[in-house]
Amino acid sequence: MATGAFQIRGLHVWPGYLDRPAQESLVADLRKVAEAAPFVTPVTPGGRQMSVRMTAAGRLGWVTDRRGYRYQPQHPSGAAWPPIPPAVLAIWRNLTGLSRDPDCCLVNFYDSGARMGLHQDRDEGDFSFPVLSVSLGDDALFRIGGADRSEGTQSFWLRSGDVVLMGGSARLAWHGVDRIRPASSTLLPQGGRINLTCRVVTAV
Ligand SMILES: O=C(O)CCC(=O)C(=O)O
Ligand SMILES: [Fe+2]
Repeated sequence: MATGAFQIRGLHVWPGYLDRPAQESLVADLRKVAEAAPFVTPVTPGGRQMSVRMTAAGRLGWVTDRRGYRYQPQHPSGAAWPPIPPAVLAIWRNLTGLSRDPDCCLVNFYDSGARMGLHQDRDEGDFSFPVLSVSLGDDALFRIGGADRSEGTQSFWLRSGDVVLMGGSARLAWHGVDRIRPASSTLLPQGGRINLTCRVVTAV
């Protein structure tokens, strides 16, 4: 494990895995992703607007609307998703050791009031692959529980450049983001937080 890496509830956390230049370079990559596939405000199947804005890169992107949660090969505009930036694939390969690349890099943008309720990531077809998460910009209070919703939860702060791997027993752990600490980072000129999650969606 790299210096400073720790585990919490089966989650592997690498604080400050990306230095500032690497974070800036990733933000530039993500601006290009967002030009090709603009952020949308997702709507849950129940008709509620999410506070997070989303886009994606890769073969498949995760979307939600009145028709349900799903992965699909196109942005809601009908255009194909842009490719996953090579720098993101490099993090995935280094930390997972897998030769299989992710199908989806979901990009979440949190403004100062955004949050994400407790959920499991379970729209993928194969839970033997981990989910890798990268934090950029403002700090986020991340909450993690167990695979069973009744288990207690714990929270800790994720900062810009931190990388988390949810695999093994933590792959189906309940998790969410309670809140953002506004203006805690200078990475994004307009403030806010970007979170990337890389997922293998299909078994083959
Ligand atoms: O923003 C985060 O740190 C977590 C995002 C998340 O859980 C998700 O996109 O499924
Ligand atoms: Fe999640």
